[in-house]
Amino acid sequence: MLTRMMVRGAGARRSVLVTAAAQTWRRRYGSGVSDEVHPLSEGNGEPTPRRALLYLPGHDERKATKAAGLDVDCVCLDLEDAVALNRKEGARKSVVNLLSTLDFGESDVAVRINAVSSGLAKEDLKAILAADTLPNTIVLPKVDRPSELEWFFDTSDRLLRNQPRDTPAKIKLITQVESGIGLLNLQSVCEVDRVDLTASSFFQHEGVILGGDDYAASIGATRSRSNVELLYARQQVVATVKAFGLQAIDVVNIHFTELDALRAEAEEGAAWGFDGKQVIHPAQVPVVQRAFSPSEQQVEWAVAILDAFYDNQIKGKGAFSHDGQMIDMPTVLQCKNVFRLAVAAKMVPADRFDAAIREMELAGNSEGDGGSEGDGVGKGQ
Ligand SMILES: CC(=O)SCCNC(=O)CCNC(=O)[C@H](O)C(C)(C)COP(=O)(O)OP(=O)(O)OC[C@H]1O[C@@H](n2cnc3c(N)ncnc32)[C@H](O)[C@@H]1OP(=O)(O)O
Ligand SMILES: CC(=O)C(=O)O
Ligand SMILES: [Mg+2]
Repeated sequence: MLTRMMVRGAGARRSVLVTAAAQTWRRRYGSGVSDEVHPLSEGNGEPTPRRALLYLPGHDERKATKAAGLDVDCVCLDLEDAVALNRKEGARKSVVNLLSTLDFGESDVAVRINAVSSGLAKEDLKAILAADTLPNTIVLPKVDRPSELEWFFDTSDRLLRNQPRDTPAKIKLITQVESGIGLLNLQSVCEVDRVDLTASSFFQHEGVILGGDDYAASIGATRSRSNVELLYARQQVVATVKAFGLQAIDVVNIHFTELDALRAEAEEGAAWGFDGKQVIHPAQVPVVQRAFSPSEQQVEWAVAILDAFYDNQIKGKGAFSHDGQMIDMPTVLQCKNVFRLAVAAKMVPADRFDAAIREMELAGNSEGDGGSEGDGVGKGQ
């Protein structure tokens, strides 16, 4: 059953849907768990759209201010490779300050910490998880083995539980695969999400980024314009990650003035099944977000089917005929994927189906049959 509640995020108060799973989790941790979460961190299994994930050095306030004014799905404040070793402490302080002082609007706000193997990750987590405003998402780079992810869950959950203030419902976690050994172990890393660990964690593993530049270095390749040296890794990553229902984010293109090549690369990634792409410059954002957005025709198709679906649910029909096609839940779920992307692309309003969902829930409740609970229909819209 979905419950509406008020939460705070990035300076704005608004209402979000919180799932039964989140409520169970909240009961488990009792009064130490507050409703203070960013609206994007619903913990309901619906991935946050990240068509473009824009990195910037965590100590660069000018770039952070610029990023806050952009229409970008995800802003990632970097503590890792964009920050020199002798600037790590300053960057942590700067990121903590930026999280509370800048309004990133609708963007998912992520922080990339340093790798577990670097020995710097614990200091990063201590600083970031003690911040007054927490990020929606943490990016954990260079995950080579499942034990690193287990270390992350143990350490960050302990740090959050020991905070004097209330802690949030769920923070999203994106891992990066960036080496040959990481690629070999990717399945085991994704499986960490399937064990009890994450059910009781403050974190939800939501996606995997292919760090193509580090991966190339790790296998002794040199990056080329054609990306041929990444062909195997890109296809392997998207297939494995999707097998676990996680979000797959494609490689960065460091030639930030070459926007035609970027467009072709992003369209290729989208066609292969990636959900988004890492970017490093504001000029790359609209090109990449366009490539990972649905077409007008796809959106029209999805909206028409969802309209028909809610009508038919009210009439008690799970399968129905529409334009000569049989429609039931698998097609509806595909339409919901398109709808979410269309919302992210501002092609349709996010509340487009709210009234229909309410009507469907009322119709379900009046029959006393549990309404939409458990069918995933009312989620994420
Ligand atoms: C392989 C990896 O690990 S990738 C992740 C780590 N790397 C990074 O985070 C690097 C992110 N990108 C950058 O730092 C920069 O884009 C650079 C260094 C590549 C180029 O920076 P600049 O020389 O400043 O670029 P340029 O002059 O074209 O910038 C134009 C404007 O965009 C801003 N800008 C540039 N990059 C970014 C960014 N990533 N985020 C937000 N704003 C940015 C600049 O501040 C500038 O704004 P201004 O006109 O208000 O001063
Ligand atoms: C983006 C990144 O971390 C890499 O390509 O290595
Ligand atoms: Mg890297």
